[in-house]
This record gives sequence, C-alpha cells and structure tokens, in this order.
Amino acid sequence: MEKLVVIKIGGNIIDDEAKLSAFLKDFAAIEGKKILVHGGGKLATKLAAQLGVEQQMIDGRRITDAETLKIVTMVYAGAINKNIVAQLQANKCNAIGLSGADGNVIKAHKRVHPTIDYGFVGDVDEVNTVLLKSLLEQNIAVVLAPITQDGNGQLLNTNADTIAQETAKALSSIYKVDLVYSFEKSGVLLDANDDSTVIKTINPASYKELKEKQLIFAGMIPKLDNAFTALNSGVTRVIIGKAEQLHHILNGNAGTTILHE
Ligand SMILES: Nc1ncnc2c1ncn2[C@@H]1O[C@H](COP(=O)(O)OP(=O)(O)O)[C@@H](O)[C@H]1O
Ligand SMILES: CC(=O)N[C@@H](CCC(=O)OP(=O)(O)O)C(=O)O
Repeated sequence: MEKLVVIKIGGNIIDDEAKLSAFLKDFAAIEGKKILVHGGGKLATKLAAQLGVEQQMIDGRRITDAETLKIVTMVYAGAINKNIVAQLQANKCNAIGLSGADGNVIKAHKRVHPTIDYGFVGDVDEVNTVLLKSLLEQNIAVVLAPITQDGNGQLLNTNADTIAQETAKALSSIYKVDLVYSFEKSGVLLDANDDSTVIKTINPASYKELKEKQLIFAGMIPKLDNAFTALNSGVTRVIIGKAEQLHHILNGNAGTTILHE
C-alpha cells in the first residue's frame, strides 16, 4: 500500500502568521501524498466578537446558530482555506482547497443530542474517497476546511480534529495512513505548561490515568479520543506534536505516539 499523510494544523498556529508560513513551507516539502486539515476556531471567535455574535462552546464544540454558521463558513472555507492554498502554491506545492460541500467530499448530518441543541453542527457520515484519491493521484495536495454538508443544501460546522480522523480513517482502506495532529506544543505533556515534559507514548490505560489526574484536559481530550478512534479504525500511526517539528514527527523522532495497548 502506498503511504498517505493526513496532517491537522492547530488553531494557535493558524493565528500566527510567521509560524503558519514556516509550517506551510515544511508541509510543501513533504514527499508523496498528503492532506492538510485546518480549523481556525480562534479566528472565528474573534470575528464573531467583532460582529457582536455571542459564542458558546460545549465540550470543545461550538454551538452553531445561523449567524455563527455564516461566520465559520466565511472564516474556515473562505479566508483561511484560500490563504493556505495560496501559500502552498507560493511554495511550489500544487494544492486544492475544499469544504465538505465541494465535490461532495464530506457528508454529515445535523447532530442530534437529547439535551443540548448544538445548532448547525455536523457529525460525519461519509468521506468521498474516490474524489480524494483522484486528486492525490494527480499529485495535488488537498486542504480541507471543517465545513460539511448534509446533501440537502445545509452546510454544517464540524470539529477539525474530527474531520482529520474521519478522513484518515476512510482513506486507510486505500493507503497506509499516518495521522498527525500538529499544534503549538511539543506533544501531549505531563505538565501542559512545560514543553520539556513530552510523554513519548500513550495507550488507553495511561490515557485513562492521565485524565483522572487531570493532567490531560480541555481540547486535548477530544483530540486524543479522535486519535484512538483513528488508530482503532485502520490508521497506521497517530502522532501528536509541535507544528515546528513536522519533519521530526514524520520521522518518528518527536511528539507523542498513540498506541493500541
Ligand atoms: N497534557 C496536555 N498536553 C498538552 N496540551 C494539553 C494537555 N492537556 C490539555 N492541553 C491543552 O490542549 C490544547 C490543545 O487542544 P486544542 O486547543 O483543541 O488544539 P488545536 O490547537 O489543535 O485546536 C493545548 O493548547 C493545551 O492547552
Ligand atoms: C463544531 C465545532 O466546534 N467546530 C469547530 C471547527 C473549527 C476547529 O475545529 O478549529 P480548531 O482546530 O482551530 O479548534 C469550531 O467552530 O470551533
């Protein structure tokens, strides 16, 4: 099986012009088939504040009312996605930027929850692996924004870590997939404020323990849940690490590797 890397880039890197530019240079230099998934939650929150649209997050998920859906669509599928693609072109990496609606690439349904109304939040049903494969085979890097659609004309907002997991999972039937969650820290840390405390490997048992001790919290919990789901669904390797160390991560020399046992 041929190799594919699916890399998710975190919100704090997208927000930092210099770090984003350095990261995209490194991404452009990766040989072989590659997909970049981005979010941009911080930027969406900033724009919503400027527009006076109040935002609410529950368990790391944005409650997405109609106004918020317009904002996230503009920010993720518009400004951020196109800026990333343009920068990849500047680095001589041909790329195409897609939302889940483009080419019917990611279908989802509006989240149904017994007590919480998440609004226009989408849970993924299907990834169009045929289209993605045809683009990858033309040596085009795919840049995915976390906006999905329900097939009936409704756009939906889906967490970017989940988009990366679902895409990696779907493509693992065709490729040997490495999934990388890159963000501003050196990996999963024993002390979230100390970059020198990288935990080299995490398995379900150590994850449980670290969570109980509250050494893993906030956005790292859904990220690790996505990481384990990917690993249990056919993805070969899942690593969480620092965006600046992309090449070391891919070589297995940096970050936190997620293990089955
Ligand atoms: N043990 C930990 N190691 C590293 N980060 C952690 C840990 N526990 C919680 N976190 C938090 O998780 C955040 C990453 O999650 P999130 O903000 O959702 O990621 P992203 O930047 O990819 O969107 C970090 O910024 C950090 O504050
Ligand atoms: C439903 C939901 O929560 N969607 C996320 C999508 C963006 C995202 O995941 O961005 P980061 O990776 O930068 O956090 C949101 O709107 O915040």
